[in-house]
Amino acid sequence: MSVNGAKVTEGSATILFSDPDEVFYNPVQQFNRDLSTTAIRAWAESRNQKAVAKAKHRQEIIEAREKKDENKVNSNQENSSPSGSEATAVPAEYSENNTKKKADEGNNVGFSVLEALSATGLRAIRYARELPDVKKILANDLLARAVEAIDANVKRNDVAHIVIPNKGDANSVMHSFKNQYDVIDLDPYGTAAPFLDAAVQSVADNGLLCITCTDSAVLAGNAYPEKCFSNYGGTSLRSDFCHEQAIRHLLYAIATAAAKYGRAIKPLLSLSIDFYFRVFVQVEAKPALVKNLHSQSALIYHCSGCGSYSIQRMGKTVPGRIPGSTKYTNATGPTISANCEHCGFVHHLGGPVWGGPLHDAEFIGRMRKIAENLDEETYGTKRRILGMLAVAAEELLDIPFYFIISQTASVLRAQSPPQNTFVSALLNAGYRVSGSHAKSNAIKTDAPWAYIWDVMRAWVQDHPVNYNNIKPNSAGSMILKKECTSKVDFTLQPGAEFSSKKAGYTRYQMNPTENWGPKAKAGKRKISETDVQTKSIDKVILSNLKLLFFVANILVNCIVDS
Ligand SMILES: C[S@@+](CC[C@H](N)C(=O)[O-])C[C@H]1O[C@@H](n2cnc3c(N)ncnc32)[C@H](O)[C@@H]1O
Ligand SMILES: [Zn+2]
Repeated sequence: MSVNGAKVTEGSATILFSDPDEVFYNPVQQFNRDLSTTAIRAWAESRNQKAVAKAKHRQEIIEAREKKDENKVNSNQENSSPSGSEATAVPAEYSENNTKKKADEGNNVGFSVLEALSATGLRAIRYARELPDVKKILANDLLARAVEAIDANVKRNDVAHIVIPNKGDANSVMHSFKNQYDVIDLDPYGTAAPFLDAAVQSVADNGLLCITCTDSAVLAGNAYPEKCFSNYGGTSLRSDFCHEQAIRHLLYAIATAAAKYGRAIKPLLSLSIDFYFRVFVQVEAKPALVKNLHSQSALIYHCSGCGSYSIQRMGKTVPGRIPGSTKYTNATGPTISANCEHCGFVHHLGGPVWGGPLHDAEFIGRMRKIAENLDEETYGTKRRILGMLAVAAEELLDIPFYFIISQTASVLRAQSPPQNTFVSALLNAGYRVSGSHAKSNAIKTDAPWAYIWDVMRAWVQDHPVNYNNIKPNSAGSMILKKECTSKVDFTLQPGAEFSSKKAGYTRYQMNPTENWGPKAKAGKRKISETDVQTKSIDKVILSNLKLLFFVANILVNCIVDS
């Protein structure tokens, strides 16, 4: 990516705009765009393969029926009089022409995209140039200035046959085209919440939603739990796993919006990146799957003392009386006692959030294969894409949330065990363990908190703590008062070193640039710069006035004295 005044080259697109402050562009989001291109390619590839397989299957059925009819005709002919040459007509739907038409439908792989909040059109142009089989992209923005920029950039990049610039409100556009767009990309300022209801209706069956939210303070902080509840239907918490919780709030909001219309979501890839969240979700018009949302939704109990947590599912599924059927029932609870069993502190309640898987393993595998062949010149963030996908691929998909080893140690005011030592203790006890893309040193495991605290107690036996540093009624003191009741074996396991580490890609990005983060709205930046200038001018005037008063005061005093 290169920025030269108002000219930007990113991926295979070069865009120009007369005033960079008039239309939004954030260079740090190149990763978002590189990643999205790769994700849409993976989704399209999988869709093509399924369509071809379906068409092939259909063709096989048709051919089998034709053969059956042919045999019937032959046996009729054999049994009838020699003059009886009447053949059974092949029904129109099985005619040769029709068979070919149906098979071709399976190969009709082109797809449409709506970039509902397009700004400069850069993303839409990149999609047009970089996605094979994309046939139409509507690049929409509310601002006339943005649409002018999109129009000029589309022509400049020779993609006018694919990208159609459009001025309109994203929600109105999506409501006007229900069940139409194969891919919808939402990349708003801050929250995508106001656009979800329209997006889940506008996307075609088995279509893909690509959604960004940059309102991290709401989704991943504890300062606005009420705002998080209003926007996403769940309460945020202060926790070590807040970044994963943020993704789960967003997925929950998408899933509940879709459920009202008999649509279920399948998260393909859900990431916490830098200062924002980006999810790739397939939407399926399958009311039977929507029933699972009940048990896929979960409340979180988070201990205010030691940070341990527990999940309370909203519903339960059990096998029905008819073999293969499912019964949907009420969950039982609460899953924990009022006070934490480890430290005695109270719990805070978070959620409900999406409690299902964050990613689809097959989809990540497909993306990784595509990413490996990306040209690094065009895809400047290739190594980061590969690194992040490698970590995401390792994540335990059935285990919501994680803890941070150093934070757990700090509750006991203890030295932090090395990651591979801690992970080995969990593996040696037969538990499953993975990291998380959302935070380095995060541990996802199916080990219960009682065992996690026992690992820490065993660690402390060999690495004593200074009890003077532990307050008498603190969570740490309560935990250390209890005996370690499990057998803990710290023998190093080869699997304790996550294999994504060995590949040497960028797994966890440091701040990509100075002053990075979500950019202010287009136009606002200009206003704030003007504000700064105005404030500086005001300061100069004020200090000059003060000087003038000071001099005048001396003169008056001199006159009075004389
Ligand atoms: C963060 S920018 C989009 C950046 C762009 N997707 C990219 O990759 O560079 C958000 C854009 O949404 C537009 N916008 C805000 N509200 C809108 C609405 N209700 N309908 C359509 N566009 C809207 C703004 O004018 C702005 O250009
Ligand atoms: Zn506790």
